[in-house]
Amino acid sequence: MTATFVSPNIFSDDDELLVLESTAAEMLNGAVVTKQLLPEFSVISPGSDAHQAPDHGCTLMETSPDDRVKVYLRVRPFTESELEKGESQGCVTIETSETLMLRAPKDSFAMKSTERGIGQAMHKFSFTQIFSPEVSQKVFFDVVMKGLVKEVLGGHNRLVYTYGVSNSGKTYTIQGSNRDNGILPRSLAVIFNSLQGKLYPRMDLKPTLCSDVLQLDSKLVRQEELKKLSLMGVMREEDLETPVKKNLSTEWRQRGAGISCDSDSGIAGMSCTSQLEASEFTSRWADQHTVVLVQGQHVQYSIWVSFFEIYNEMTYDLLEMVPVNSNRKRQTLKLCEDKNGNTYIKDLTWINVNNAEEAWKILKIGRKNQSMASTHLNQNSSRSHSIFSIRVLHVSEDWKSVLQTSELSLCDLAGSERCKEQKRGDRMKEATNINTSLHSLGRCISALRQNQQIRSKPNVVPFRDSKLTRVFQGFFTSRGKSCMIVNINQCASTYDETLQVMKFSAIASQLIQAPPMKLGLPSIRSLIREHNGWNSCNAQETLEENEEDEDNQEEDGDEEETDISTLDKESLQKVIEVLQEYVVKEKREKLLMEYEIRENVVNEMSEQYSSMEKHWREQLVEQKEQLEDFYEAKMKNFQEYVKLYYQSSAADEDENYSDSDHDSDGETSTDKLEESNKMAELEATIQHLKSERKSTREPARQSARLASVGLHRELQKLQLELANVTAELEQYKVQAAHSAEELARYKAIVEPPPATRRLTMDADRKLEEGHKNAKALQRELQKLGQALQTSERACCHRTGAAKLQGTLTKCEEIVVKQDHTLAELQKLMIVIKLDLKKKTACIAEQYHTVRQLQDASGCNKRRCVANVENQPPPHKRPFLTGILSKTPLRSARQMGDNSPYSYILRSRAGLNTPLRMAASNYGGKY
Ligand SMILES: Nc1ncnc2c1ncn2[C@@H]1O[C@H](COP(=O)(O)OP(=O)(O)OP(=O)(O)O)[C@@H](O)[C@H]1O
Repeated sequence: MTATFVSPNIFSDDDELLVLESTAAEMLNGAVVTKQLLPEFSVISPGSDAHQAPDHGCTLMETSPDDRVKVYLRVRPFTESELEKGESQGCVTIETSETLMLRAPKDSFAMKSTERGIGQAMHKFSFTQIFSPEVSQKVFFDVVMKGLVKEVLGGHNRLVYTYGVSNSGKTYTIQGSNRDNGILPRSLAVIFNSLQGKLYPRMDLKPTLCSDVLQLDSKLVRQEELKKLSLMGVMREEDLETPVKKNLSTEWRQRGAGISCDSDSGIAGMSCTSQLEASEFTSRWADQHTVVLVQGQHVQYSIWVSFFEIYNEMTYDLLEMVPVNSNRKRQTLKLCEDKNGNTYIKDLTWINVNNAEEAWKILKIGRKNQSMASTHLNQNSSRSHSIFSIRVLHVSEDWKSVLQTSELSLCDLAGSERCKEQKRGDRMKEATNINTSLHSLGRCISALRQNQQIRSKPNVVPFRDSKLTRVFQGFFTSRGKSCMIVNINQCASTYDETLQVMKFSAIASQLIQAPPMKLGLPSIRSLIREHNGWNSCNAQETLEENEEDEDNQEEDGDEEETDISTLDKESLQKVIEVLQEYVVKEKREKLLMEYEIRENVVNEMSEQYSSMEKHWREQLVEQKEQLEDFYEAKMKNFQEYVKLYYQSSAADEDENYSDSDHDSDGETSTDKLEESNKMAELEATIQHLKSERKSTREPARQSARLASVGLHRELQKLQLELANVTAELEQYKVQAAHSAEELARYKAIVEPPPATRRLTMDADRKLEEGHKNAKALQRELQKLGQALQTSERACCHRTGAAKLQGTLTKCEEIVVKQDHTLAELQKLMIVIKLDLKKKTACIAEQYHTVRQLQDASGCNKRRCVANVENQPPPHKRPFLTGILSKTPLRSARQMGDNSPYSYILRSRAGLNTPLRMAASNYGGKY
C-alpha cells in the first residue's frame, strides 16, 4: 500500500473514539455523531478529482512499502435481495487496483453532514491491493495468503484479521462457502501439501504458553490422543452442542426456511452442511498448491491447532467439550503472560493434526460452539471475535528438540454495527462489546503509529484495554507481523459504517511492521559489519570480512530465509562476541542516556526549586508589606488618638485658663508650647520613619528585610519615646491640675469683697463697653488705614489731590469722633477710679478703727494675733491693679505701634492734626 495520504496526528484518542464508536455514540445519543472526524483524510471535493492531503509539517518516516502493514480491501458483491431493495447506489467505485472512491448516498448521514457543510461527500482511499467482487477465493488466497503461509513455515509468526461492517464478507473470506474455500482451509491445504513427508509422527511435543514446547510422556500422549478422538467424531455431533449453540440453533430453526446454501457462510452453515458433507471432503482439498520450505531438509514439523473466541470480553475455548445434558457453563479462559511478557491463553486446547481434513473438522466443531446469532444485517452473524491458530513446531532432525515454533493466526473479527439497530438486549450488549474492543484495537494501532512517527516521546500502547488487543499484542510488536483484510459491502444503507471502517483501515495502513526479535543471519551479519565498523583499527580485517559477507550473501541468495542455526561453531562464537560487545555498547548508550535524563531532571528540579524559592520570597515580602501597612495604619490611628487627646486636653485647659490672670496664662502657654513641641517632634520622628521605610521598600528584597529589621528597631524606639512622652504628659497633667488648683486659690484671693461687687460690676460693664468701643475704633482705624492706602495709591497714580484731601478730611472727622468717645471713656474711668479710691480710703479707715479697738482690749495673745493679722496678706495685691492691667485700652496702646492708626500717624508725621493730638493724649495718659 502506498503512503499516499500523510495524515499525522489523526486518530487522536478522541477522534478515534468518535470514528470507531460512532455506533456506540448513537446508542447513547440516539443520533449519529455530527462531526468531521478526519477532515484531512482522503477527501475529494465534489467536482474535483484531486485528493487533498494537507501538509501538517510532519511526514512519515522513510520506509519501504514492504515495511508497512499490509491492508487489503475486499468488496463483496450485492446479493439479489440487496439489489431488489435498491442498495446499489454507486457508493463504491474501484478506481485502480489500489485506490477506491466512496460516494455518500443521498440518505446517508455523511451526505446530510455534507449538506450542512460539515463533512465531505466523496472520499478516496488507497490500499495494498483492492479485490473487486468478482475476484475468486483462490485468487484472493494466492495474493494475500500464500506468502504468509510460506513465512509461517519458515519460522515466523503471522496474524491475519478481517475487519469490516457486519455482513460484509469477513467469515466468507476466512472460511469460505461450501463451494469455495476461504483462506483458512486453503492455508491448511497448502501447509499440509507442503509438509508431505515431513510431518513429525508423534504427539509427544506439545505447544504451551506463548511459544514454548512441552515434552509429553506416554501417559500424557495417550490423554492427548483420547481428547482428539473424542473431539473428532467418536462423540456424536449433537453431544458436542453447547447450550449457547443449542439456543442459537433453535433460534435459527425458528426463523424457518429461506436460507439458501449460497448464503450460508462457510462451514458453519448448519442448515446445509450435512447435505454437502460428503462432496465437501472430496472437493475441498483438491488444490494441491505447495510452498517451498526454506528450512533444512531434515527438519520435521508438528502441527497443532486451537480455536477460541472472545465473546462479550470473555475468552472461551471453542474446542472445549461440554456435554448437552450437563448444566455446566462454558469455562472462561484466562489471559496470562510468560516470563518474556508475551500473552498466552491459559488452558487453551491444542489439538495435534496430521492433515488438512482433521484441522478442518476441528474448525467445524469449534464453529458450532461459536456465538452466532441472526441480526438485522446478517442472518448468521458472528457475535464474537474468533481466532483459529495453527502452530508449527520445527522439530530437529534427531527428534530431540524443537528448533523453533511459528504460528499462523486467523482472526474473524465480529462486525461493527450500529447499536441502535439492535432491538434485543443480548444483541445490543454484544454490539457494544464488539464496538468497544474494536475501539481498543483502533487506539492501539493509532498509538503504535504515533510511536513510530515520534520515537522520542513514545506513548503507552493500550494493549491491556481489551482481550482482543492483548491477544494481538505480540503480532503488533516484535513477535511477528500482522496483515489486515478489510471487507466492505456496497450497500447504501451501511455507507456510514463502511466509511468509518475505511478510515480505520487507513490508519492501520500507516503502521510499520515491528522488526523481528529473532536474530536471523542477515541481522547477525549486519551486526558483525557494524561491530567491525566500531573497531576501525582492524580496517583491513573489516574489509575482508565485509567482502566475505557479501560473497556469502550472494551465495545464500535468499538470505531472509536463512536462520542463525545454520552457522557453524566458530561463526556462532564470533556472533556471541559481537553480541557481547553490542550489549556493552548498548549499555553504555543507555547509561549515557540515563545520565542525560538525570541531568535534565536535576536541571528541571533545580529550576522548579528556584522558581518556588522566588515565589515564596515574593510571598514573604508581600506579607511583610501587608504587615507593615497594617502596623502603619495602627500607628496612624494611635497618632490620631494622641493628637485628639492633646487637642481635647488643650481645649479643657483653655477653658480652665480663660479666666485666669496673666501669670497663669503665661505658664499654661509655656506648657502648651512644650507639649506641641513634643507632638511636633513625635510627628517628625514618625514621618522620618515613614520616609525611611518607603525608601527601603524599593531596593532588593534582601535589603528590604534588613530595612524592616531596622524599622522594627525604630518602631521600638518610637514606642519607648511615646511611653516617655506619655509619662511626661502625665506629669504635665499633674502640673496642670496643680496649676488649676493654684489658679482657683488665686481666684479666691482676687475675688473682690461682696461690698465692692456692685462697683466692680459697674466698672466691668464700663470696661466692656470701652473694650467694644476700642474694637470699633480699631476697625474704623483699619478702614481708615485702608482708605489712606488707597488714597496714597490713588495719589501715586495722580488721580487727583482733591479727592485725597476729601478722604483725609473724612478720616480726620472720624478720628475726632473717636477721640470724643475715648475722652468720655477716660472720664468715666477716672470717675470709677476716684470712686474706688474713696472706697479704699473708707476701708482703710474702718480697718484702723478696728485695730484701735483691738489694741484697747489689751490681750497679749490677741495682740500677737493682731500683729500677725496687721501684716497685709502676702499674695494680696490691690484689686484694681489686676483688673486695670488687663484693660483693653492698655492692649490697644500696646498694639498701637503696628495698628493702621499708628501707621497713619507715622505716614502723616509732622502734621498737627486732631488725630495726632488724640493719639498723643491717648498715649500720654496710659
Ligand atoms: N466475495 C463474496 N462473494 C460472494 N458472496 C459473499 C462474498 N462475501 C460475502 N458473501 C456472502 O455475504 C454474506 C455475509 O457474509 P459473512 O457472513 O461472511 O459476513 P460477515 O462480515 O462475517 O458478517 P458478520 O460480521 O455479521 O459475521 C454471506 O452469505 C456470504 O456468503
